[in-house]
Amino acid sequence: MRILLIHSDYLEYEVKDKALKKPEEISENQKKGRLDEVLAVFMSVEKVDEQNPEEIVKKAVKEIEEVVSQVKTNNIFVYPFAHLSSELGSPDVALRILKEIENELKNKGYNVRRAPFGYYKAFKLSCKGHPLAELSRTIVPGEAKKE
Ligand SMILES: NCC(=O)N[C@H]1[C@@H](O)[C@H](n2cnc3c(N)ncnc32)O[C@@H]1CO
Repeated sequence: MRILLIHSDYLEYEVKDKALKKPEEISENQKKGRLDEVLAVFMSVEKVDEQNPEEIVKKAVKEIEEVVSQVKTNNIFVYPFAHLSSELGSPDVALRILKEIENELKNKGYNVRRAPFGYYKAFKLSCKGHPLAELSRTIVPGEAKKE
């Protein structure tokens, strides 16, 4: 999994069009979303993650929590983003992993939104620009080696 973390004044998105034949079903009020004072977490789930999705969820949550504590926010935007890797995992597994990350973070008390999966979306982001405002992480299952 490739992760890009941007500490932002706000992130807002608007769903524009389907990017998959069967995107995630969403309600009317999920077509637009915004969070202020947020850690935006763009995530590309990779093929190698399918070897141990549970471990990837745990590692991703740990990485996100570490950055959240450093930038001192409680708001997290989980954002599916298929542009951080050339070895993407299947949409079904990716959605499951992202939903589990969202749920684990919610269970830990964070204020979490997740952008809809399988769509083209317009988005606006206001990066804060401090030294820890732009970070990236790569995580893989324990034994797996990335080529
Ligand atoms: N910017 C718009 C967009 O990325 N749209 C993506 C994601 O919402 C989602 N998606 C599909 N596969 C993946 C994956 N492996 N990891 C993350 N998201 C995925 O499906 C869309 C088309 O690839």
